[in-house]
Amino acid sequence: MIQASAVNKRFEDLQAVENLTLHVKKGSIYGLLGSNGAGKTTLLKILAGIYRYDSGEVKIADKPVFETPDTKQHVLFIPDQPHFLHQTSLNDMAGFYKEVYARWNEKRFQQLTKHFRMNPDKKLTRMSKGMQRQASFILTLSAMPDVLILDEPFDGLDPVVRQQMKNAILQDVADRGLTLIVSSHNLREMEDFCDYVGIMHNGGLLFERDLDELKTDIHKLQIAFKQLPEKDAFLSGLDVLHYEKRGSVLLIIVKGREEEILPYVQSFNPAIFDLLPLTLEEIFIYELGGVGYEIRNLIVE
Ligand SMILES: Nc1ncnc2c1ncn2[C@@H]1O[C@H](COP(=O)(O)OP(=O)(O)OP(=O)(O)O)[C@@H](O)[C@H]1O
Repeated sequence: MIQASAVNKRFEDLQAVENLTLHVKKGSIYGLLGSNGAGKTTLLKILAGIYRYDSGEVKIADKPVFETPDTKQHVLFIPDQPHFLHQTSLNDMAGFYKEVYARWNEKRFQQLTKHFRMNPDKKLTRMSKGMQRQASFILTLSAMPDVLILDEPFDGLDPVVRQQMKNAILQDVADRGLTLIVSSHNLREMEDFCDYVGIMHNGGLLFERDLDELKTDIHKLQIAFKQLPEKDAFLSGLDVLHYEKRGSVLLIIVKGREEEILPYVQSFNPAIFDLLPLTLEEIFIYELGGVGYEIRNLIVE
């Protein structure tokens, strides 16, 4: 659905996005993580057709995003700080959106306004930041986009509203195959919400993975033996990312399928054996080695 290939974008002497390639499948939720200044907002604005890029190619539904004005009807972007026309209410803005977006869905607008308990006649500039964010979200979802690009959408929202927003998005993903790309600093939040995550660092994409695959492919083993087997012989049958001995317990991070790892370890007759899931944070650290440690502090709240 979204295909960016070897994209570059420079601001004077700063390379904000460097040779970046990314693919987002239709109907999926892609979380873009990275530290301050990594280039997330710049990339999102390129994908939304707001910034012209210097080189490379960006296509949405096989059409170049910048040169095709029609894609603006279907690809909507919510910035981290939404802005509205001067002195307008939610209802005024809805009137404006209705004129601009051919697929405007009045019923959805009414439903969402009620669901989020928004006063549609109140001036938007008199609303709190969180309420302005909700207003922008209601307007955007009611325009029925095919692709929604959100820049740190959940920052500063209370937990109830956060969840309501996520539910509304998930409903559109399930019902009509909405494709979502969302930036965040919060790895834990993205872990539960996204299908894919990509980590940006210095303008490039450091790491991009399917979360389900990632979680089924990497495991933490806690094992204790009455009689410790010879270390090399035991580990030779496993794809080990990390090995540690804590007292009599072995802590081993391995790659591979559970159905292959289980019988292998059982064949050494362990006294205690647990196969545990890893958090996304742990996976990054073990998979990315030094870089994982470097980015951990930056992206986990
Ligand atoms: N309009 C601009 N003109 C010049 N430099 C810019 C502009 N926009 C962004 N930059 C620079 O490009 C780099 C990437 O910025 P960007 O806003 O894309 O990062 P980010 O990952 O979204 O950061 P944050 O998490 O802090 O929002 C930064 O060094 C920033 O200073």
